[in-house]
Amino acid sequence: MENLISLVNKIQRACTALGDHGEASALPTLWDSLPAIAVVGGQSSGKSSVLESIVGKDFLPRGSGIVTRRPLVLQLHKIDEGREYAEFLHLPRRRFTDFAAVRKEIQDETDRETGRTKQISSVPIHLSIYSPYVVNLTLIDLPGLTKVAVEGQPDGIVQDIENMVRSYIEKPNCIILAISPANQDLATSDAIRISREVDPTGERTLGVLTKIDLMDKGTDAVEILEGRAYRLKFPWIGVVNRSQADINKNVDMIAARRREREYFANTPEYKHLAHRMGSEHLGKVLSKHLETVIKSKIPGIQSLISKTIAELEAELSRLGKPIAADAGGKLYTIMEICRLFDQIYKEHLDGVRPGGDKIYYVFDNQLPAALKRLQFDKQLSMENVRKLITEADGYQPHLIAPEQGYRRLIESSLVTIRGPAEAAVDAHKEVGAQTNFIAESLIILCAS
Ligand SMILES: Nc1nc2c(ncn2[C@@H]2O[C@H](COP(=O)(O)OP(=O)(O)OP(=O)(O)O)[C@@H](O)[C@H]2O)c(=O)[nH]1
Repeated sequence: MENLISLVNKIQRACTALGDHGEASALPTLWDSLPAIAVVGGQSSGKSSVLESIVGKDFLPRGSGIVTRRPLVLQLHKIDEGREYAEFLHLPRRRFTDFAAVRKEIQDETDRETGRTKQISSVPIHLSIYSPYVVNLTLIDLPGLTKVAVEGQPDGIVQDIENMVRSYIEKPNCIILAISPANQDLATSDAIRISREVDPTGERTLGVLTKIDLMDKGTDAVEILEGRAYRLKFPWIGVVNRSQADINKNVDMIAARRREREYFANTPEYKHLAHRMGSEHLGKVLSKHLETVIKSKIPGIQSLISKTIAELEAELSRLGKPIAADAGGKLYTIMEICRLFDQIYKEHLDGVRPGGDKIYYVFDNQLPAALKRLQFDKQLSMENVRKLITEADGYQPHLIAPEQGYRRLIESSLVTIRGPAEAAVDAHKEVGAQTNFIAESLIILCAS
C-alpha cells in the first residue's frame, strides 16, 4: 500500500517536469486524475503550522501578508533510517539537510516565478521530504484565502487566490483539508465556505480545527469535534499547534507534539476524544485515506494512461520516423523521402493511383502555355547575352559556350520561369495529399 503513494508521487513529479499541473491543455491532463490532498483555509488559520506538525519540522516561510504565493506540492516519504533530508524537483542534485535552507529556497523559488511583487502563480513548487518520522503522504499547500489586498498587491489578488484554490479543490480527485481556527465562529470560516461550495455533501472534506487552546474561557470545541455543529462525512480532528510565542522561543516539534498529546489527554472536555485528536493522528488518517482513494482510482488512472499512450503513439506515427541530427543521417532521410516521392509520383503517372491525367495536362498544356507568355526577348537579346558573358568570363576564345556567362543566363531565366513552375507545382495539389505531404516534409528538412 505504501508503494501506491510513492508511485503517485513519482507520476506527479513527472507531470510537473512535463508542465502538466492541471491547467487547460491540448492533451488530457494526468495530474487531474491523481488523488491529492489540498490544504485550504483563511490567512493565519494555522495551515503552515498543521503542515509543519505533520512533517515534524520547521520549513515553511513565515511572515505577514500572503506568504504562500505558489502551490507547494509536499511529498513525504518514509525512510527506514538515516538522516532527514529534503529535495526540490527544480534542484534535482541538491540534498537539503538544513530545513532553514529549505524555507529560504521556497521563498527564492517563489520570487523567481512571480517576481518580488507579491503576485501569485499557479505553477507549483515540488518538495520531497525523506524522513523516518513521517508517513507517506502528498499534500498541496495553497495560498491562504484573504478578504482584502494589502499594500503593493494588485486589487484582483483576493479573487485570484480564491480562483486558484477553487481550481485545485473542485477536482473530484482532490481531498480537501479544510483548516478552521477554533477561536473564530465556524460560520465565518473561509475553509468551510469554499469547501462547501465544491463539495456540498462533505464526501471529500476533512475538517481540521486549530487554535483550540486559544478559545475563550468557558467555551469549548466539543460540539464541532463531535460533528454536531457542522457535519462532515469524516470526523473532525482538533490540533494544538505551537503559538507564536512558542515559535519565537524555538520550541521544537517533538516537544510541541508531546504537549499537544498532553493537552487533549488532560483537558476534561476533550479526554474522551483524545485518541482521535492531534497532528500525529491527523498525519496517519490522511495517509490511510489517501491510500484508500488512490486504490479506488487506479482503474481510472490506468485507463487514462493507456488512452493517452494510444493517442500519442497515433500522433507519433502520423509524424513519421525521427529525423537524424547529423548531416549524413539527414541526407539519407532526404534521399529516402525523394525516393518515396518519386515512387508515388510515378504511380500517379502510371495509373496505379488516380490523378495522372491532371499531371499530364499540367505539363502538356498549362506549363508550356504559361512559358510561351513570358517575355524572354529582352533577356536573351544579343546585347544582353554579350554583356553577361563579358562581365562573367571576359573576352576569351571559347570552343563551347563560356561557362560562367552561360550559367548566369540560365540562372536569370530560371528566375523568370519560377512563377509558372510554381503554379504547375500548385496545380499538383489536387492530385494527391500524400505527394504534397512528402514534398512539404522535404522542404522542411532541406531548410533545417
Ligand atoms: N496557540 C496556538 N497558536 C496557533 C495554532 N495554530 C497556529 N497558531 C499560530 O497562529 C499564527 C498563524 O499560523 P500559521 O500556521 O502561520 O497560519 P497560516 O494559515 O499558515 O497563515 P498564512 O500562511 O499567513 O495564511 C502563528 O503565529 C501560529 O503560531 C494553535 O493551534 N494554537
